[in-house]
Amino acid sequence: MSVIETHDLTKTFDTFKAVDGLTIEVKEGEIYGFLGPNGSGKTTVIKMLCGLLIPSGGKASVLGFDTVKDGEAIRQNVGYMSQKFSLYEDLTVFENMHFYGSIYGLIPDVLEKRIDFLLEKLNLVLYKERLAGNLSGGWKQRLAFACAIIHEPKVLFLDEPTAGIDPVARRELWDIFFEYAANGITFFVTTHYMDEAERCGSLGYIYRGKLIANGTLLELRNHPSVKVDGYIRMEINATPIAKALEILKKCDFMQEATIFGRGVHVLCQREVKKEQIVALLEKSGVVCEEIREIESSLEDVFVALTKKENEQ
Ligand SMILES: Nc1ncnc2c1ncn2[C@@H]1O[C@H](COP(=O)(O)OP(=O)(O)OP(=O)(O)O)[C@@H](O)[C@H]1O
Repeated sequence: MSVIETHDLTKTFDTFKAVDGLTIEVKEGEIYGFLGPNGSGKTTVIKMLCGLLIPSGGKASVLGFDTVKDGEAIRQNVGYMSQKFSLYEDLTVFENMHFYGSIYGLIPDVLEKRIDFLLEKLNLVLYKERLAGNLSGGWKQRLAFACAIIHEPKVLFLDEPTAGIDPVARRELWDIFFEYAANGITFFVTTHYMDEAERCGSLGYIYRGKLIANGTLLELRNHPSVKVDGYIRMEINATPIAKALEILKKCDFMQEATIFGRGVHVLCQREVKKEQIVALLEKSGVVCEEIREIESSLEDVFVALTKKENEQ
């Protein structure tokens, strides 16, 4: 069942098109990763889906509710954790949760039970009386998540929920998302972290307001702009790496070259022999340790898609 549907959704600010004809569908219990560079329109889409911003064109529905006509029903049934989620720093963890629960009109009995449940579930019990302002980044995000789900929404919109927190805290938060998704909660998440994006069931990539790719990770890897006919993606481990990059970038048979970890990722003409590459590098004093064919990383996917779009 589709939980989120948009058709030709558009938002214009004066003459600037921030979102341009977006058509997507997100299924129940799915974690949909919505990706794109800064300013590409992600937050604007989320605000329209939460009924907080009126579209300039097209339409959208969440849980069958029209985002314009049924704004109140949407707000009762969705949770939204915005980039600048407003926790009250001078209120305790408990008081923040209590405040957000009250906004949703939860009766005291129900609210107390929900708070106890979430404190336990999100391991926040120890911090119950701590001021939100004194929590570390990871715990603040946990609290923000608790506040976003206090009314038990069926759909969650999370706008960069893990920005600026450490890898362990990020992973823990994602484990919690997976647990909720397994229970049928649908997630619409934006992130700039590629490892997080790879965990999503499906992905959309928006660039300058336009959706330029949509599908599973595998489908994106097989996108014609990424898997280019006649080319293969390779990792070349060589020393010194900066010199290797300089040479490979200038090379006629490479379409792309970029440093990735300890190697250079390249998109190279299929017929080129590994020995040719080794010889080319060695001629300039670069020692080649290993050359192997690789799958495109998600970063490769987005670099390729962005480049293609810019060319057009
Ligand atoms: N209220 C507004 N008035 C005018 N322009 C706006 C308004 N809100 C957003 N924009 C513009 O619309 C574009 C998309 O903004 P949006 O915040 O949706 O991008 P984003 O993809 O969420 O970016 P980021 O990754 O940095 O959060 C930007 O160029 C932004 O400046």
